[in-house]
Amino acid sequence: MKSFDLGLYLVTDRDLSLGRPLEFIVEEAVKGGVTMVQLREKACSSLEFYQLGIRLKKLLKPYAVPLIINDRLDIALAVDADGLHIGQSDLPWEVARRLLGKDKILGLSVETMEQAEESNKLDIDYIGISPVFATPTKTDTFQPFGLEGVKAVSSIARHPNVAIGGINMNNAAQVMAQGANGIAVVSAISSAENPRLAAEALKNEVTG
Ligand SMILES: Cc1ncc(COP(=O)(O)OP(=O)(O)O)c(N)n1
Ligand SMILES: Cc1nc(C(=O)O)sc1CCOP(=O)(O)O
Ligand SMILES: [Mg+2]
Repeated sequence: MKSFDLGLYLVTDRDLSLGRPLEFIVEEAVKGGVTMVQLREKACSSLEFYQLGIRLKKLLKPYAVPLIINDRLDIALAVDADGLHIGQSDLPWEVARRLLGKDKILGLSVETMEQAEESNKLDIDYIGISPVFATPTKTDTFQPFGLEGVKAVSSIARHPNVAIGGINMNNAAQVMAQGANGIAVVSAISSAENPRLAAEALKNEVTG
């Protein structure tokens, strides 16, 4: 059976890692308490994406932390990742589910309350509440949900949810207090001077 913990979800971005290797950021983050890792590299050749995926899969295996691939079903299959994250403009979820199989984790971003309601009918494993706050890390987003929106989505969602966008030490506890099952972050860990300490501090906010 697939089991996963959305509590503290690291989404990678090498451009925001202050020149440090991706493996360093990911391993330090996991040592600090990250429970899921998503390989999200937008400016990457297929070969490089595949090679990064293989390396992260090997790195994460001893920690039993799932590796999720962003956008690219082919890469998720090729590296035998634990799952795939898709958005509303990516491959249809039915196609992803059919090709991934039932044992892999499939995450879907929801950008509106209507999409959150619709997601209850879908054979997916979790939803990303997208975005909670505006963030310079990703600017092609819908209007932010805000804390009230997280509360509203959490109250109707059948699937576990993870909140993403602009989350850091100053607001993580408030996001969790709305009923979110976890937080997903890029810069709060990848751009931290000490990614392990940053993950530990965020984990404390998540677990209370
Ligand atoms: C956990 C999580 N939630 C939301 C997203 C955003 O996905 P998407 O809308 O497909 O946008 P891109 O990340 O592909 O730019 C995510 N990646 N992870
Ligand atoms: C990858 C991603 N997806 C988002 C969404 O709203 O769907 S926001 C985002 C980037 C989040 O970065 P940071 O933690 O640095 O704000
Ligand atoms: Mg996407």
